[in-house]
Amino acid sequence: MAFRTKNLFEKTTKLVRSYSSDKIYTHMSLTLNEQTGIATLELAKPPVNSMSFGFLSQLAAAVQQSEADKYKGLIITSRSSGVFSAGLDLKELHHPDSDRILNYLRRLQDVWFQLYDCSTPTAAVINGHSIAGGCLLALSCEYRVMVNSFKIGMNEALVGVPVSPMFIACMQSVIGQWEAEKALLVGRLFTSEEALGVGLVDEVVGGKSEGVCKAEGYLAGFREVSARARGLSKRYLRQEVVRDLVRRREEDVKKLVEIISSRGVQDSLGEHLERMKNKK
Ligand SMILES: CC/C=C\C/C=C\C/C=C\CC/C=C/CC(=O)SCCNC(=O)CCNC(=O)[C@H](O)C(C)(C)COP(=O)(O)OP(=O)(O)OC[C@H]1O[C@@H](n2cnc3c(N)ncnc32)[C@H](O)[C@@H]1OP(=O)(O)O
Repeated sequence: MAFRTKNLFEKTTKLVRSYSSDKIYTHMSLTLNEQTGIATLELAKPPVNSMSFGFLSQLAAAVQQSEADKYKGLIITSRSSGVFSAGLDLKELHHPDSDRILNYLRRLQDVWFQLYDCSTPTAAVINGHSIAGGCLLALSCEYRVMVNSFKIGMNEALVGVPVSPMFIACMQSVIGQWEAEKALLVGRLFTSEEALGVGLVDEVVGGKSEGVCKAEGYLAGFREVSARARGLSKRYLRQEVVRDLVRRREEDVKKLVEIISSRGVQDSLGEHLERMKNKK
């Protein structure tokens, strides 16, 4: 098999420069299979692929690269065997500097718009727990394959932060209004098998390599389809959600900064971080 490694995350400290562009990925690697034209984006920010500002910036760059280089498909998965992504970096949300949190949430919106609205066919291989922002990442792809015995969902209700409109829209569009309401209002985390039951994921498999094969199978289904027509159809199918969120994005982000900065939410976040520290 002919693999061209556009970028490789080696250990945790080494920076590897892509030779096709000037982008440096330290939190993920992007590898193109030249035979199939399908690239794999492997998230590699130990220990839990939390979405820091830097992580979101690299994710945005990788999605941009997949569109610019006209990949036939993009598979998002994790290098960790236990966690796909723990979601937003709670340290970015706890006691935030007012400019930084504004920029952070804007960056999150930007990367979501890029991924959700990209013409490249996308699939997520969820080979570990996928919490809140991690679930959003998977839901923004077109197809989801999940390895068994993990948890996925949006736990904001348990963290004490409201579920933001972007997260709600994605959940609703995949599992429908009633299932989304039931899950989001209590911060439900689904097992892989339960997620399959409500349509949150499309397939459940025994391991990552089987998951990658299933995702490749989904993406190969577009081989005979015009990429341009497909890309436009995807945009049309998703445009209602995008249009509404673009229209209100500044209003949403300012409101969220206000909510996140409030005493009550900061106290809840502090308690959540403390619980995580003490669980060991
Ligand atoms: C138009 C648009 C409109 C709107 C604007 C846009 C955006 C709106 C945005 C925001 C609103 C707020 C929304 C937030 C959504 C989120 O994503 S909040 C994050 C929620 N995530 C969690 O609560 C995950 C918590 N983590 C876990 O449950 C477990 O860690 C996990 C099951 C993932 C893995 O378990 P395990 O393997 O046992 O690992 P540990 O628990 O031991 O963790 C290892 C270390 O990692 C640290 N850590 C875990 N999660 C996070 C995290 N999310 N951020 C930062 N750090 C994390 C943990 O503390 C351990 O650290 P230590 O080793 O102790 O130093």
